[in-house]
Amino acid sequence: MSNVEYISTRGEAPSLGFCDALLAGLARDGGLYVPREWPQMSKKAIRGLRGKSYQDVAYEVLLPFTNGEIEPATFRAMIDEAYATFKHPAVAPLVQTGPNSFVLELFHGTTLAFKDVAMQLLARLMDHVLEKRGERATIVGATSGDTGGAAIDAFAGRARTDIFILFPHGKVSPVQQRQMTSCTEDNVHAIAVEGNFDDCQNLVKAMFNDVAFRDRVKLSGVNSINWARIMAQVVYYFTSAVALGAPDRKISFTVPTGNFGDIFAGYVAKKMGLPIDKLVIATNDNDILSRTMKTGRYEMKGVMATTSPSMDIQISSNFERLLFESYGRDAASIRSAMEGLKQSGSFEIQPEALKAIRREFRAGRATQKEVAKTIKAVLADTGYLLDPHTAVGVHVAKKFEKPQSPMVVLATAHPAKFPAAVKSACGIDPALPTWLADLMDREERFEILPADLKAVESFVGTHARADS
Ligand SMILES: Cc1ncc(COP(=O)(O)O)c(C=O)c1O
Ligand SMILES: N[C@@H](CCOP(=O)(O)O)C(=O)O
Repeated sequence: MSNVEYISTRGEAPSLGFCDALLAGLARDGGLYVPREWPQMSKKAIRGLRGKSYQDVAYEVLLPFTNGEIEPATFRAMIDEAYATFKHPAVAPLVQTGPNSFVLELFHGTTLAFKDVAMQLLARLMDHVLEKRGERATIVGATSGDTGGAAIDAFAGRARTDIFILFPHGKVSPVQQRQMTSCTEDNVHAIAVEGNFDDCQNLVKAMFNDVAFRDRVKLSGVNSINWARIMAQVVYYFTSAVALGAPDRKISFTVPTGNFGDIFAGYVAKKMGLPIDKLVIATNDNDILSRTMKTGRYEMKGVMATTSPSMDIQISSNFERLLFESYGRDAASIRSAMEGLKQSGSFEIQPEALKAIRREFRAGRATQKEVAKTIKAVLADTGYLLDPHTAVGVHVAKKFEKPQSPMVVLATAHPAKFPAAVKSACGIDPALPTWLADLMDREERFEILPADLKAVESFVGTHARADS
């Protein structure tokens, strides 16, 4: 039986077991939970994944993270149920787009973005733990467009949770907005915040850091600050790498990046023993991460609205988890970096830590023009239609491709979520799949609130049923 406890990146919160970390979301010291030790997969064990289904691989890779707290047969049933919601039998199929270039399609879930992969499992895990404990939870989440829809879909109608999703008013695509605002279940609340994604994420973190409020409403989180989100995203690095010859061949991945959750899951896969060559961070014009890789200074600038809105992010939450690893898990350094960020909007990464990051990661940026050009060129060359976020990845990946080693770009969303950007890039108006065909005719229900903690806490506090 595995023994994986969770510790906070800021070192001042109690370590927790899996179920408590799952419900906690953010640690009480403001840090993020990570396993005390990384479970290991030997070459033999990785080879043993060949030919197995996505569900089989998920079970083998993820079970050790549950710290023996979820009965294995129950965990397996949750995995089977979660991935039965996917419309592709492979769950996350690989598509070849060049001699050694691939895209990993992560958008075959119900809301057409990679967030479904983790969210469907997370909802089942939370439900199970709350049911067992006889408790309820109030879930808050911030979204730049995709997390919100996926979370609402996964938690809608669940008896033990109320869910409140904060999205930036007027800054998500119409499809993304309707996915969040057309849900009719009583436990779902979509909130349009007058601000940007970073404001939404700051409000969520501020609610967690308001201990009295947090305890009163029994707050839980579904953003990638929640360890279980990252955990579930580790699986597709294994399935795709094994399909391409791992562990006997090194594979590189390029990941369209915003909050650094998806690419951090790749780093975790590598820590577990998967032979990943390079992890390439691909950003849009909001390029704080690629600038940081160049200069060693993490420095916020204003957020610019782009054709890949889900990546319009400056405060990249999970970068804290990488910093923690790169500083040799020195929580005091993380506290001081995060204090610098709060006070002055920037911090300097120490040379040794920066060297460690540069050993594992590469980074690049795609402008909106480059995104449009990439969508058009890939369609003309291969007949494959990219969404703008995946196109950021494909553009950046080009600089790092090597003829002898496969490069996998994570395809994080379906093009039909962003029809305006896709049409303007290549003239094609991608259709929504049948189960969403009437989406834009569904009625909307949402609240508009200022980017103000008191206003949001008051709305959440009034509508949450944590005590019932
Ligand atoms: C479509 C899409 N691509 C990429 C990203 C970036 O992923 P991450 O925030 O995990 O870096 C997001 C949102 O975060 C997204 O919704
Ligand atoms: N791009 C995300 C932003 C939130 O990211 P998360 O992975 O931390 O939930 C979105 O679409 O909402």
